[in-house]
Amino acid sequence: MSILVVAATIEEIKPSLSFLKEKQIPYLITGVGMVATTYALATHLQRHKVDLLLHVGIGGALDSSTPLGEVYQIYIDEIFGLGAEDNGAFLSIEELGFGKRMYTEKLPINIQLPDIKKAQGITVNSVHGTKASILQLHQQYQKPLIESMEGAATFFVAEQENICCLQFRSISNYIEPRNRNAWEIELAIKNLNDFLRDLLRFIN
Ligand SMILES: O=C(O)c1cccc(C(=O)CC[C@H]2O[C@@H](n3cnc4c(=O)[nH]cnc43)[C@H](O)[C@@H]2O)c1
Repeated sequence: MSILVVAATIEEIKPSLSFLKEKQIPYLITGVGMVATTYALATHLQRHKVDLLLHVGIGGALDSSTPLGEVYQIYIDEIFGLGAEDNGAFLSIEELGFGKRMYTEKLPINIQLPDIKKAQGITVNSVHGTKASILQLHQQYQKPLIESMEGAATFFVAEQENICCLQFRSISNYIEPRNRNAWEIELAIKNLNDFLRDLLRFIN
């Protein structure tokens, strides 16, 4: 099975680069955000056959009781805010009849995955950072909820191309009014990469 490891930034998979090279597992750095991710994946998949996209990255958790650094499997991800504002209400892209916001993982058959915690994802263009917008998230979503800037785009491309896709995120921060000093990026990246290498040893 040909696997492609996908991350937004090289920093997020740096601890695994020598392992990936040694095992000859290809990786793709897409850049941050849904547009960059979609373009990078689409052009890569035109030139290379891939059976499984393994998307890894850090993300923000809505639930502040979730320990920073914990790794989650994102099983469903939403293109957050895709729709139209309508005089104080929100009309989703589904209600407008132009498509859908929700995309899911596609599990490879015949592979037993490690039993880790699962979470729903939202994918944003703009990281939530005001009390009002975060309160809305608490009112609208079940927890655990993890925010990223790429996840739904990778699920979208995988669905378009009909290939398997898994997404794993470790929690670098809480979704809260911007407080960069509280982010645990180093811990999140270490745990993410320990998990990634174990997973690849297991399935490759
Ligand atoms: O400094 C900032 O405010 C900042 C905002 C967003 C992302 C970053 C990054 O370091 C980019 C890497 C990657 O991080 C993901 N990420 C991490 N936490 C969150 C979040 O709370 N909400 C959305 N995305 C998040 C994202 O997928 C980026 O690709 C720095």
